Amino acid sequence: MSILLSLHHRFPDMELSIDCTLEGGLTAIFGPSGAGKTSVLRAVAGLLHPDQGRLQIGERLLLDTGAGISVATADRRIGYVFQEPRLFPHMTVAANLRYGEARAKGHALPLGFDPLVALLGLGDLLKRRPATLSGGEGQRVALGRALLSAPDLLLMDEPLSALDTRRKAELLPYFERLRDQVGVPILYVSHDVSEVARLADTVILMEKGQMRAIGPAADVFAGGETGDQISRDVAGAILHVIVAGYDERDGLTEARIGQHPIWVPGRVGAVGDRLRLRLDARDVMLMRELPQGISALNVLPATVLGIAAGPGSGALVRLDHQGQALVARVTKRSVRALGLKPGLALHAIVKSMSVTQERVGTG
Ligand SMILES: Nc1ncnc2c1ncn2[C@@H]1O[C@H](COP(=O)(O)OP(=O)(O)OP(=O)(O)O)[C@@H](O)[C@H]1O
Repeated sequence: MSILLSLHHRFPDMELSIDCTLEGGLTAIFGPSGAGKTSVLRAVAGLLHPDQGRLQIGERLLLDTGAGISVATADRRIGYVFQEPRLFPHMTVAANLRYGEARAKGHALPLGFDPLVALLGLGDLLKRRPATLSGGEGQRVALGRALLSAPDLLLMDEPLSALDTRRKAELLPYFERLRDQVGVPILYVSHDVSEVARLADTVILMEKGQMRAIGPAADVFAGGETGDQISRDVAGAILHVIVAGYDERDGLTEARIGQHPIWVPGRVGAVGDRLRLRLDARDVMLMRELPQGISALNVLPATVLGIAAGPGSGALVRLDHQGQALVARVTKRSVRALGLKPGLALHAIVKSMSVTQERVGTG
C-alpha cells in the first residue's frame, strides 16, 4: 500500500518541508533533535494542521489542504505509539487491549487478538495493571493496543528512548517481528542510529525541518550517491547476510554474503536465518594487497565506488562488496597514499569484535 506524503509548514523558527511516496515496510525518520521528526508524525496523525499538505494512504485521502480536506484524527485509522506507554491506569492490560480493539469498528485486524498477544509476548501480563509493568512491557502493551485498532499506518515516536539499554535490547526483537510479520506500514521516529539501522527498510534523513535524503537504509547510511548526505558519526554499512554455522570452539557465528564468510562474535540466529549487520565506517580498514598475519577475521574484497572528502582530515569511501554497500572512514592522507579512486579493487578489513550485539538484527 503506497503512502503519499507532502507537508509544508512554517513554524516561527523553522520551516518544515517533506515530500515522499512510501511503499510500506518500516520507514524511519532519522535526524538530530529539533529536525522536525515529531512534527511530521503529528501532521500525519492530524494533530498539527500544516499550511500545505497532502496525505494519502492507499486509496484513502486523509489530507488535501488545496481541496479543504482534513480527516479528523479519530477517523484517520492511524495508530500512535509514544515514548511512554500512555495506558489507562485503572484498566488491566487485557482491558487496555480490548479498548484498542473496540476502536477498530469492524475493520479487518492485521492480526487477531490472540496471535497478536502471542507475537508481543503479552499472555502473562493480561491481568496486570499498567503501574506494575516495566517500561518495556508497557510499550509492548501500547503497541498491541495500537495494532488492535486496525490501523492503516502505525506511527512510533522514539518508542525506546525512555528505556535503559537492557530493556531496549529486549524490545527490539518484538519490533523486528512486527515489521516482518504484521503487514502494517510503520513510520518510526528516532535519533538513534543503531535502532534505525536495525529496524528500517527505508530511511528519511531530516535536518532543520528539511528532508535531506530518502532511500533504502543501507544507501542512506552509506552517504547516498554523493557520499556527503550522512554525518560522519553515523556513516556505515548495513550488510544483509545469511547464517551459515557456528564455531563452538571459538564462539563465533559464521555469516555469509554469497560464498564469502563474515565472522560475528557470539551465537546469533540459526543456520539459514537472514541477519543484518551494521558496520560503523570507522571500523573498516582498507588495504590494496591481501593482508597476511593480521588479527581481523573479516577480509572482504571490495571495489571503490566513490570518495567524499569532508572539511576536516577524513574522507568517506563508498565501496561495493558483492552488490552491497560498504563504507570506510579513512584519513585524506590514506586516500592519497593508497591512490584510492573509483573502480579500484582492494580489501576491506572488519574486526569481528566491532560487530557488537546491538549491531546485529534480523531481516
Ligand atoms: N507547536 C510548535 N510551535 C512552534 N514551533 C514548533 C512547534 N512544534 C515544532 N516546532 C518547531 O519545530 C522544531 C522541531 O520540532 P520537532 O519536535 O518536530 O523535532 P524533532 O526532530 O522531533 O526533535 P526532538 O527529537 O527533540 O523531539 C522545533 O524546534 C520548533 O522550532
